[in-house]
Amino acid sequence: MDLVNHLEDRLLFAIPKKGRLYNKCVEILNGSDIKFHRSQRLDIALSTSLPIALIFLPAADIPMFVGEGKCDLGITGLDQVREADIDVDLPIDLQFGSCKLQVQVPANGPYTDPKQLVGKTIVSSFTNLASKYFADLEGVPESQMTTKVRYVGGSVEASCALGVADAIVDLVESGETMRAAGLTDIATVLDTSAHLIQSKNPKSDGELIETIKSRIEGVMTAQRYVFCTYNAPRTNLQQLLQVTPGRKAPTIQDIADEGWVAVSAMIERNKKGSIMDELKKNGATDILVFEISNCRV
Ligand SMILES: Nc1ncnc2c1ncn2[C@@H]1O[C@H](COP(=O)(O)OP(=O)(O)OP(=O)(O)O)[C@@H](O)[C@H]1O
Ligand SMILES: O=P(O)(O)OC[C@H]1O[C@H](OP(=O)(O)OP(=O)(O)O)[C@H](O)[C@@H]1O
Repeated sequence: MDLVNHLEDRLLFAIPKKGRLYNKCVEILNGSDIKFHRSQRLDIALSTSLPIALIFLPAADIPMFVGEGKCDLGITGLDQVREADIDVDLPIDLQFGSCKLQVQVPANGPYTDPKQLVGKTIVSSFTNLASKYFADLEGVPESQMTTKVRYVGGSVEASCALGVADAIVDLVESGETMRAAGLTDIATVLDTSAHLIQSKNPKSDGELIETIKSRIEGVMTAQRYVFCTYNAPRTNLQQLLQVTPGRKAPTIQDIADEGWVAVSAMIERNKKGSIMDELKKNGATDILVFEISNCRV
């Protein structure tokens, strides 16, 4: 009870309690300097660095808690927000937990187009999204659709082989699970990834919410970019600057050699190999790339 008494005056931030999104969420909280200690079996942790209480909840329940304003902020998959059909703001796409909600059918079966499934039985953990999808396909309200949508809580991919479904609607990331179950996709219902979600009527101080968002954006930028420096001969400077234009503009500094300058700029992490190749080709020397541990841009 003591812990609960400390929740007043704190921003409640809902985090998936386990599962695929958990580790990345903890990485983002650490990167944002939202320090906390989560005791075993406890689903509430008070931050020691900001007036925040982290509430660890099932990913599927987070849209409801944020939508009803019980928590001001949360992290969960867009799929969970759409399935819950709850009106929340989606201020940051966190770009992890990316996968697709797809219509999957037996690879050696008769179905190649979702329209062929009208009137058949679909099994899914996402019954609301699946029902909406098939009602749209039939062009009728859900109450009048002939396609049957049944719920199972997990191992959805087994439903066709077990004879309970003609097709399934389930999340696909690498595609390995569906391949192993002899299934293939014929349509995508939704592309999803983890999002920061925000209540439409937050109770907390707007400044604290903005601080958290800005810190999370800083972590995302730090993950996306690395910091590159090199020495550039003045003769080739213009070509080199085109290779490293920076986020806003590159920094150029004189060095103790008149024919050269030092250049530094943020570059995209996933392009760093080709950027370094290009710099070298254009005469740059002493090319160094550093991790950015955090930033505000
Ligand atoms: N391959 C994947 N399969 C399922 N969900 C994924 C996948 N990749 C990313 N996700 C995202 O992770 C969210 C939560 O999935 P997960 O299955 O881990 O949650 P959970 O059901 O609460 O955990 P658990 O299955 O351990 O009980 C999904 O709603 C989706 O947004
Ligand atoms: O495309 P893949 O990378 O193979 O991932 C997709 C699988 O992962 C999820 O299941 P999960 O492992 O969460 O177990 P579940 O069946 O109990 O939901 C999802 O429901 C698929 O079965």
